Amino acid sequence: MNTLSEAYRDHPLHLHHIIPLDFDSVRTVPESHVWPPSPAFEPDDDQSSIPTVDLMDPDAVKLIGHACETWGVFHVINHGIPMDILDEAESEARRLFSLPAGQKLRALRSPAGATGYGLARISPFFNKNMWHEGFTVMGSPIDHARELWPDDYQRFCDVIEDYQKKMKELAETLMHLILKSLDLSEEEISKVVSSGGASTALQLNSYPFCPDPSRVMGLAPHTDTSLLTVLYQSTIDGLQIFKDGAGWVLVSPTNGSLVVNVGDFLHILSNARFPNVIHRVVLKENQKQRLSLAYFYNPPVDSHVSPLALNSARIPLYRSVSVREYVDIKASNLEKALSFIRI
Ligand SMILES: C=C1C[C@]23C[C@@]1(O)CC[C@H]2[C@@]12CCC[C@@](C)(C(=O)O1)[C@H]2[C@@H]3C(=O)O
Ligand SMILES: O=C(O)CCC(=O)C(=O)O
Ligand SMILES: [Fe+2]
Repeated sequence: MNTLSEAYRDHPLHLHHIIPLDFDSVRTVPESHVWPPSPAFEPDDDQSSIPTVDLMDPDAVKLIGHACETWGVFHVINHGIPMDILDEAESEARRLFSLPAGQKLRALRSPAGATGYGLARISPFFNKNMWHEGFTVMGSPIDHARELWPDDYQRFCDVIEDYQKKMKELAETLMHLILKSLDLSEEEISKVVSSGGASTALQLNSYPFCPDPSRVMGLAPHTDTSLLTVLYQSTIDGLQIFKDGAGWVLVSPTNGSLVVNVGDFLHILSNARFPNVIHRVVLKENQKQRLSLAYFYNPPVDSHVSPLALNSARIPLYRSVSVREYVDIKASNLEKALSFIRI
């Protein structure tokens, strides 16, 4: 049992916050999925300045530090993950979400569970449903894969486990560079990036074809709880980040690149130097189903996170918090969670 999933046990959800719509059965958008119009739905599509970090660049530490500080999100290229690993994982995700609704429900996340098929965890905080279905993996996906494909689960498990292994290596490399950019010592870095202890999760996301995309929300605005998230968004647009002064900025997929964003834990650890970027997913007219794979890299669940990179005045902005406690606070308070640990 992945201990991160235990951290969610005390926050059981109602089934109506877990069970997705049977998207194949609807020809119009039900009222439960219509979001109020908002001027912010007209995004500023200028993504020209979202940084790209080349991991082979000798200046990668400086570039990555600057990207985290100015945007909290960047594209990463030369990341070392072969294209066929990304393609295969996407095609297994497609195979899963293409199953009939009744079959997907066999792997439904349980009310107190963290893994399996279902709506995004943030659903109870919004009074409208999102145009989204997800599948969460923590460690081995074998139990849920067996529920989905009793006689044919091995391929899914092999591909997803290989993907997680590669993502973990990449996340460790990225964390190392990021913490170096904060001038942390190797000793401090190794406490945060201890390969044995990290708690991780992989979220497969599907945004099905929608008959009226301007009235729905793919994934509502949120920050990730993680230290960092590595996202593969294949070829279809939809991800937007909120940038002060610029509004919603589209983060378009570029061939084979991955998107990395700063989560709450890295925001705390950097003493608010790196913004935990707010992001959402919107849908466009005549768009096919969109898939994405988000890999969340977190500190060990029983470890504590506190500001390590203090400014010259050495004033920490947040108190130390255990990963378990923060997950707990966030499960009840979502975007207000950080204010509970602010000094
Ligand atoms: C480890 C996790 C992060 C996550 C909650 C989860 O247990 C697994 C799903 C993740 C996800 C994906 C969609 C957006 C998000 C906010 C959500 O509702 O579920 C994130 C969660 C998070 O970052 O807190
Ligand atoms: O689908 C996307 O592009 C973003 C997904 C996301 O934000 C998440 O899984 O946390
Ligand atoms: Fe996210």
